[in-house]
Amino acid sequence: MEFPFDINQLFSERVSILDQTLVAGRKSAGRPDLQAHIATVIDELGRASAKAQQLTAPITSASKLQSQRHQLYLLKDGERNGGRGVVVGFLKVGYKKLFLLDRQGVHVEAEPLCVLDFYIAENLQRHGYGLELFDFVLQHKNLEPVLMAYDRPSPKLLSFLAKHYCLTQSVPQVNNFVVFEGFFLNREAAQLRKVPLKKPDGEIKPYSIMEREVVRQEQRALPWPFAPPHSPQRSVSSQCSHSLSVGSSPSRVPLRAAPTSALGANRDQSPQSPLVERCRAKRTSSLNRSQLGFH
Ligand SMILES: CC(=O)SCCNC(=O)CCNC(=O)[C@H](O)C(C)(C)COP(=O)(O)OP(=O)(O)OC[C@H]1O[C@@H](n2cnc3c(N)ncnc32)[C@H](O)[C@@H]1OP(=O)(O)O
Repeated sequence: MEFPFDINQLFSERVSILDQTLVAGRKSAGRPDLQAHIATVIDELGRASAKAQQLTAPITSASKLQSQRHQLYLLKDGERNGGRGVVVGFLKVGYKKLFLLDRQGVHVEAEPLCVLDFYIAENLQRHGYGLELFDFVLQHKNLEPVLMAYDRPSPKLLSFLAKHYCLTQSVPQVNNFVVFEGFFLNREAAQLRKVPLKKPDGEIKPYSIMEREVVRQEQRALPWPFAPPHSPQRSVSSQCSHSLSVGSSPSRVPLRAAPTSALGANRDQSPQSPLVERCRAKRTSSLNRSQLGFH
């Protein structure tokens, strides 16, 4: 993704970590001109990601990032575009309080790190950049992918997780978040708490409000004439009102269940299992292959 300004001047590192401050390193601190460019980049990435996921509105933008406690990891390739650099993609994460169901269908309260938005520029997909970025985040957060929750993962993300991390067996939920087998094994890392039994059922939210749901609610809240009769907002909210009861977002193509057993994952699979090691070996060779084939 190219911009009419020098990406290398904005982002000195290959991966920059952006938060509420919209500052990327020392260069942009106290420089409103550079921060305006950073906002442009984030807005553009958010729009492209929404388009790729068939969302009706971006869930990532500079203003949203400023108002939420999320972190956006931005990957650049500094060599391209005549040395001015290109933005390759981003991964946005944040902690969310969720009510999840474990394998036994017991409500569990958790506050895991969630993958909220993930995008690699169209022409650069399937070249290993997504893996590079995801691995960077895992290392930075010192976390295994099985301990994260995924906010309505797209089919491409499900395929990505299956291929690189052997995450194939999801535990059914009634909200839009997907967690995989193994998530409930490490209570501390996933910040799990059993919801107290004495709590009346009514107090347990059937699903957790998440980004994609909020976008939809904002859209539905718009009175006429702000949401004209044939606007995407209107058609989406009417098309998908039936899905409210399960908390699924209308904004994206229907969620497919995570593929099961494709890689033979089993209930006892842990992040350190031989299966994951096989995945890692496989993914290393795949990365090398894609790096070799990409210039
Ligand atoms: C919670 C959320 O954020 S859901 C939203 C996820 N984002 C999107 O769907 C936006 C569009 N997709 C993308 O931006 C990218 O494809 C990403 C971020 C999902 C993956 O990044 P990439 O750089 O393409 O991944 P990387 O090259 O490291 O790995 C490739 C693997 O990802 C998966 N993948 C990537 N593109 C596709 C695709 N078009 N179709 C199916 N699977 C795909 C496959 O498993 C692929 O392996 P394969 O080529 O052997 O089939």
